[in-house]
Amino acid sequence: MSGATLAEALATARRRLSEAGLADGALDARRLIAGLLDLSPTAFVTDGARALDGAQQAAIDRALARRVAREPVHRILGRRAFSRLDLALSPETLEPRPDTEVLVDTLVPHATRMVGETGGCRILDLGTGTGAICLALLDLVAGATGVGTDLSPGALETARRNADINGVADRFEAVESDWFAAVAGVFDIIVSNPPYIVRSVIGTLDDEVRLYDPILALDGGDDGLDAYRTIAAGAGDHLRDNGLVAYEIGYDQKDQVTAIMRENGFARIEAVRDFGGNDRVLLFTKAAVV
Ligand SMILES: C[S@@+](CC[C@H](N)C(=O)[O-])C[C@H]1O[C@@H](n2cnc3c(N)ncnc32)[C@H](O)[C@@H]1O
Repeated sequence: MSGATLAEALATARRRLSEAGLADGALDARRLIAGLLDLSPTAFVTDGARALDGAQQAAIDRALARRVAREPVHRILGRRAFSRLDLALSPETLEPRPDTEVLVDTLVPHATRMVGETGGCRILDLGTGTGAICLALLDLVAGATGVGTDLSPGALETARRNADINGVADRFEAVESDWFAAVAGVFDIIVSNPPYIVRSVIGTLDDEVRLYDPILALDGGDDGLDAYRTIAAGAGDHLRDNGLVAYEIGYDQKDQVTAIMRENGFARIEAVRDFGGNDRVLLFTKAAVV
């Protein structure tokens, strides 16, 4: 492919990915090349005759080989957009999903109201991964501060880096903790997108997920609900009165997670669906004592 133009490189990449059986091969080729060469969305039209140098072609070839092995586009690029953020990914972090933005969007009005009422809003993000949820909230809600915890030191390093990249490091702290074990203090909002996949299902997931998202980010135990049980049991000690617990859940977990929370003294106040119409976000407060 020596001396290929941008348009020729795109055509070759589309063919290679489509021949490898990738359903969105054409789109993936475009996103990979645009990401690797830092191109504007219109560059394939306006700049198609531009000759690529050897290093650029080699980078494209390496990326295509990884995509053929089913590595997701954003993992190959090492970053992805989430909410208004540019997030670095690492092998220890889940790649944040668009549906998780629903959790962020659901919390923004609550966090904004809390800042208006009390001058601040302390957020605890359990299992922060890239920091996606907490950092997006800090970005969207001036005056909020956040603690992101994870069991994975590598994920926490990535979350700290993302706080820096996105200009919210002065309001974010990353803490290594097994759920609440090393968490101190009381928060206005406790949020989590914990691992919630039923263990026996993990082997059936798409290669893109099964081979590249860390198992620690997926495995929810025998019934997918282990993390919700642990978080529900500890949340009362770390939530201020009238504070909120917010979860992302699996599409069929609404009733079970609501029951777990009810057993631990919480009442559901909101249930929100994702872009595909599935139950995805639940909000709870401490139930009134009668
Ligand atoms: C589904 S991922 C969510 C990551 C990120 N919050 C997001 O929404 O993109 C779950 C996260 O929980 C972390 N995790 C798993 N077990 C944990 C534990 N016992 N204590 C704290 N974090 C844990 C994983 O490392 C992973 O980062």
